[in-house]
Amino acid sequence: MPPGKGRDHARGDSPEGRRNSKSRKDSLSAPDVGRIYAVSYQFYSLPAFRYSNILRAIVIINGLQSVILWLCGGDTQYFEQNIEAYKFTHSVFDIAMVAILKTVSLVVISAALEEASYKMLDSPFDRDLQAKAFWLHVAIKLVPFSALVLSVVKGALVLNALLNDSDYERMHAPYNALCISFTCLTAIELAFSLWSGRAMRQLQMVRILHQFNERGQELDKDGRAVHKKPGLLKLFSLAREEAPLLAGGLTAMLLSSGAQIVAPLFFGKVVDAALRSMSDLNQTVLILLGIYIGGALATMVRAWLFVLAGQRMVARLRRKLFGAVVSQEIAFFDTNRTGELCNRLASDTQVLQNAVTVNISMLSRYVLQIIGSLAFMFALNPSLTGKYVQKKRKEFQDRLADAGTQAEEALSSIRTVRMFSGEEKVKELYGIEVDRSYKVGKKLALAQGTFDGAIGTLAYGAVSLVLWYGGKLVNEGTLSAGVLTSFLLYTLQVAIAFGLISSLYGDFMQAVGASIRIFSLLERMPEVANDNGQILPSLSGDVEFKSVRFTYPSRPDSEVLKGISFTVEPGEMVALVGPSGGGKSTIVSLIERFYDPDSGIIYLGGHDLKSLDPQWENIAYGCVATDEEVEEAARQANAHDFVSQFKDGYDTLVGERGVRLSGGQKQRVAIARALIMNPVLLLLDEATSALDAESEHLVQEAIDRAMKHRTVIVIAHRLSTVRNASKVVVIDKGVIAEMGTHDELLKQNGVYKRLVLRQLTAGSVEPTALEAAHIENDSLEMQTGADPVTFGQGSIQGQLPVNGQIPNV
Ligand SMILES: Nc1ncnc2c1ncn2[C@@H]1O[C@H](COP(=O)(O)OP(=O)(O)OP(=O)(O)O)[C@@H](O)[C@H]1O
Repeated sequence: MPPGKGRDHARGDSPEGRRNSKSRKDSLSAPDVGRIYAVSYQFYSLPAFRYSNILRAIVIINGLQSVILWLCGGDTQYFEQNIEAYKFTHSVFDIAMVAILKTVSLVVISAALEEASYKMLDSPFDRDLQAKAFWLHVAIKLVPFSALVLSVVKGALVLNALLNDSDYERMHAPYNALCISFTCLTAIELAFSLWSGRAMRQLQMVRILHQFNERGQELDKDGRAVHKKPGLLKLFSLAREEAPLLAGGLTAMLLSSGAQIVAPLFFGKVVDAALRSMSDLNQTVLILLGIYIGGALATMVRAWLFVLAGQRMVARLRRKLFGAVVSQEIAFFDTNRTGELCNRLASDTQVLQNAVTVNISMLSRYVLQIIGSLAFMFALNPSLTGKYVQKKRKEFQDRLADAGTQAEEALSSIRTVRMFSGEEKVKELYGIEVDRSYKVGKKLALAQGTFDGAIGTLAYGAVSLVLWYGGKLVNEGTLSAGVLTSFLLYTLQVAIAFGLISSLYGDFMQAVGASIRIFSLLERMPEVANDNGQILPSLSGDVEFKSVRFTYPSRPDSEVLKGISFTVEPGEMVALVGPSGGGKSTIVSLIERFYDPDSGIIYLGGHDLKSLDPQWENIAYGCVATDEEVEEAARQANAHDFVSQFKDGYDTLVGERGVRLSGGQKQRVAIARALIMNPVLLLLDEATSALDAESEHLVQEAIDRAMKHRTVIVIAHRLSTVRNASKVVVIDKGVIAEMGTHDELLKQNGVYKRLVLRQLTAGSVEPTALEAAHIENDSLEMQTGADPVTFGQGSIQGQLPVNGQIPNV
């Protein structure tokens, strides 16, 4: 075997190459198929269908067949006859031995030749290699040639003896067959070996290039990640950890199937015994009862172990799958619907559970029942009908999943639905999906019925045929009634098992479908890896954006950030303001590393954000805090008073997304969470709308406290906040339109001034002298209302400190 040549030139079919190839294959990911990646490393492998493998296959077949024919041809004394009383024209012992030798030597020589030729592709002028290759080429021709000479000489002598020697005792027929087949196959091998020179030169052309990106995904020639469909084998690999349980289950199944197989035999015996005597009958029935009880016990153990294995596997798979889903980058959730993901967790895993456990059990049981069955049963080919049913079944499942997704989405946003009186609309949408699945379901029902009916007709047709023929034999006296009964039961059993196996095939195919979806999730590598990267001993809160450009992967046509650069010094409070849709929240999302920028760099504490460990950056939201710490944070956030008024105090269930709290309360709880995590850098998305003056005051006070002694980046909507900011960055249409302090920016006649004027007209804040002057100057502009921008939109959608991620309450 040619050895691999390092990472960028390793051979796929060398042991190392294979291992490499396998571990890399594991990380393929379906959703990345369209993206183009740079090749990080590559290696070559050779196709399975190639010269050396064909030659090896022929010699191995010849070797095996020679030995089998030799053993079959002799009588009980063939060893003595062939070895002790060896005669060149009577025994084939010598040919069988040569066949074995030839097989071993040609397999070894062809491998060595391939290795030498492969090395010569890289070092064509290596003399030693050339000499080695020469002698290997000679050997690969010499071996079949010598074997052919032997068999031709033997054949000629045998023929001569047959024609001219009247005393010649003929060889067994298998011996003759051995001589002839050995001669023919060896001649083919010789012809093949004559072609070895050319075949070896072609190695370069037939080798297959495997290239991988730095994330270990295999790429096609265009640099796109390839996605290979998982097969049944991969499906079963999911149940690897349950192997001991499955082995126990299979053993129990062997016992129960054994009982099922011998039972019909005793049925027949019961009939015969009943015709003989009562004591015979009692004895036979007792044995039959014993068989049934033993079988039932084994069935119990079998069912228990298989179901247990299935439950264990599906529990593990769900945990793993959920882990894989939650570690995906945020962009993944922009394009994958929650309902669909939940469906995969719930139903796809269930399908897999059945396939790899219960279905294996059933399959093996039926296969065992079928072994030794009637050949004509297999002549029937139900696969065509089976495939149709299978297709419809998959379609049905998909439609059902769509309906599930629809329902999930409507129910999870039921408040919005109610607010806009959208009940009729969602009912209609759900109805459409259900109708679709029903349509497929109708077709499935008909197909399944037809399929089952056809199988039943065939099965009972076969039974009738056996019954008629058996009855005829009984009538003629050549068969006992008992044997006929046993035979009939066997036929029935086989026919039923056969029918069930074809339906199992459908289940397996459905499982393969489910596993494609599951594996694509399990193996998907998040774009933003979340488990590696630098962990800094401490973090200073400075942030720098350097020419950052960004486009949401789910909306590739519109660039959201178009070269953003600004700095935030430690301890500074920077306010991001600007018209709605300008890109403020996107900037915060990038700092949170929900996404990575397309170009440009974001520095956090002087380090490229991409080089830091995201899990360290965003401490898990299940942060542990003592009751005292929680209470203190709540006091700081002005939340303690209202929380203590609840019946259950701090144990109150706030409901999904905090729906049982008022807007102002939600904001204060979120601030309390931020305080508990005590972040160095605090990211705030301020909200002003829909709060009364008292709430507004409490929230503002809480925010002011939260901002103290830390670096803060705030998406500001309140004038009081921007006034206090060390720096105001105005983001408009993805670029920084203006940057400076509140007063500096007011003096410019730009976007910011218009924003401030709009805010001040809302009347919630007293203007300063400078602002009042601007109102005077711009009163006309205000009255025309020509400016479409707003300053006070949005709600507190999660105050997310970089090192303390807070979920929405
Ligand atoms: N997850 C997303 N996927 C695709 N596009 C998005 C996503 N989030 C935001 N956008 C788009 O990016 C642009 C900038 O949005 P962003 O939320 O950053 O603006 P903003 O300045 O924070 O606005 P607002 O003040 O209204 O919150 C908008 O056009 C928006 O539609």
